[in-house]
Amino acid sequence: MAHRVAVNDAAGSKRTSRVRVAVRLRPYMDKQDEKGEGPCVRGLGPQTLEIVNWRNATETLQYQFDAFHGEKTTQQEVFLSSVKPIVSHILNGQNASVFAYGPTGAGKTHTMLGSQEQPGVIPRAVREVFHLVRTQEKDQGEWGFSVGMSYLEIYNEKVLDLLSPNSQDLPIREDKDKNIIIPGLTHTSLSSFSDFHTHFVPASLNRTTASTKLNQRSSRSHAVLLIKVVKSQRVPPNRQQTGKLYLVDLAGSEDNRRTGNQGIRLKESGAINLSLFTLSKVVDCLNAGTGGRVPYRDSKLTRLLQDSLGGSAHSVMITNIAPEYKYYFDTFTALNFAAKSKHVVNRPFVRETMLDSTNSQHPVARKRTSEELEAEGSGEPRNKRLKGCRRLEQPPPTHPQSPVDSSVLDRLLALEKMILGSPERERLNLLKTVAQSRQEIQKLKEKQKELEEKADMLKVTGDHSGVMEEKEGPSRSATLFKTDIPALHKKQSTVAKPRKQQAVVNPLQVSQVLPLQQCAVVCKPSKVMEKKRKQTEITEGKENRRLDSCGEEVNWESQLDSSLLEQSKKKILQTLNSGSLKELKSLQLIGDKKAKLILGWREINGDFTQVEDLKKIEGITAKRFSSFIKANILSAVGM
Ligand SMILES: Nc1ncnc2c1ncn2[C@@H]1O[C@H](COP(=O)(O)OP(=O)(O)OP(=O)(O)O)[C@@H](O)[C@H]1O
Repeated sequence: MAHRVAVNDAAGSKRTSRVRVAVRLRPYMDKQDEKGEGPCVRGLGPQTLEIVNWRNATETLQYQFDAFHGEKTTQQEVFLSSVKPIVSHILNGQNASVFAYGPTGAGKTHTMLGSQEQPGVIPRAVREVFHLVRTQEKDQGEWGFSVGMSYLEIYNEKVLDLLSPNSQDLPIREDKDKNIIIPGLTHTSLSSFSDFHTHFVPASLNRTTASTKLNQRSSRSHAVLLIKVVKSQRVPPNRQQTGKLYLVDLAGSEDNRRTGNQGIRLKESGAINLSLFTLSKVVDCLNAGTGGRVPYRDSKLTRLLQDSLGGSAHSVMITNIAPEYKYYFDTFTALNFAAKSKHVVNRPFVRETMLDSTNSQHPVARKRTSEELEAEGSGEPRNKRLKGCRRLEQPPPTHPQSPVDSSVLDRLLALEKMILGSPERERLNLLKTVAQSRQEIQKLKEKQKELEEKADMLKVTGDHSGVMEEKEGPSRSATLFKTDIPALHKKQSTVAKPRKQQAVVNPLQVSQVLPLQQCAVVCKPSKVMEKKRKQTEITEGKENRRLDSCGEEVNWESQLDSSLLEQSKKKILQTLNSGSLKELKSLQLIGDKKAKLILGWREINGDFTQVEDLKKIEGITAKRFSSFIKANILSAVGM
């Protein structure tokens, strides 16, 4: 029988746990600081820091966090003050989570992984887990412990198993207790810290990393290490507690004007920024506390961190920042994100199951636990998966893994089972419900098909500069124990084949750009011109171009009255600055992804001052920008 036990049940009060936020400032490293600008941020005390106010350089802005770790703080100090206090919870059936956040090159991997000389949070936390297990095994003889690990990266919105590098994108699911599970993810049993090291080091080399202008060894993915401790009582009532520790090294937020990213780096960067933007939205929603939908499902990262932010984990966020002026806006944004994250409240509880001794002889009748679901398909032999603890037996999988919402299927199957043992009238009612559920499934299937079609459309419209098409040569290796493994092999990214790009012209909402009537007056072309235009208008793959009789491209702007042009641009600017996601998507050549990037840019940088600012967004090249302007203005004026 599975129980959910509130943390302070004994005391009768349910405890909440605020996300703890620490900020770590890395040492000043810019050797080319010719301007002698010095740092833009500095510590004031163990919890406070200040940063120059960009609006007025004579002022500073001060922040207070749970902890501030200055440039001289050692790895040991960071671990002891910010991480160690939450690790012990996982030996009591609770979850804990540590994640490093911050701009690229600010020290996240250094903090989480470190080097051989200066090991970071990950090796220290795992060592601590084994230390606690050994101590408790000695002190609490009736309990047995088993420790295991999984390790994954989220790369370009794909969940990849770092312990099984050839695996495909893995699905993320949620069980009825809101545990996030990843069927098929490798779970490896560990007997000691050195055992962990043996598995972890090669797996880390599978992580996707590459060199950017700001960081020679930049992580191009979010890496999540999961350490699971199962504590099993050897005597009746055979309680079993499962605690999980998530250690997350996030990819850095990136400003591509400075990273110099192009091609595949730019595409990765788009995925990184988008997931971090969703993370920020999740925190906003949690802070708003309106009980509305929290957009966890909008990115794989937030789906995976669901338990860490607003869930049941004891969480610590270490925000890494850099002191150099060139990082100023990244630092400022990171500090603001950190400041709002400290208001997020989690509700830890103990995950406990109990083996019912009366039924243990008949295991088939039992309900399966989320852990078993997770282990299912892990690739490990079943007896190995169950090693070290008696598991509740589970019925065989009742349905194939399908993209359809599994909760609906489960409900349907449960209903079908009930029908078999019910009286006639009840049976009819149940059959009705079954029919309804089947309809729901059908609808979900249709919805999924629709989404897939939309996704296909996006593939066609989304990446016009060919960024998806580049096949990358060997990139650089993982940052793990950097000095100790010099000849690391780089992971090669295999990417989609080039797709021929086609302009997709959505029906234009004229009113968004200019009233139609006005257009008709200002830009009505002469009959001769119109005839010529029709004769020479050709469609050439990427977009419709207007050519004159000599085959020269007609300058479309010259056909418009300059004030009309300005007005149209103003309207577009207005939509860019205040349009909702839907309104942004109604602009020509702006799909869901670009619209979200625009919203993200707006959130971080404020309003666009001119439409040309759009070029600052990843993936919007000068060429694509001019297509965008042309498509929107011409359609608006009805040409
Ligand atoms: N506290 C620190 N002390 C000494 N060196 C540091 C510290 N923090 C970071 N560094 C160094 O700064 C460089 C960049 O750090 P790191 O790779 O950890 O950044 P990151 O935030 O993980 O970047 P990315 O998001 O691009 O992966 C590395 O050479 C690292 O060794």
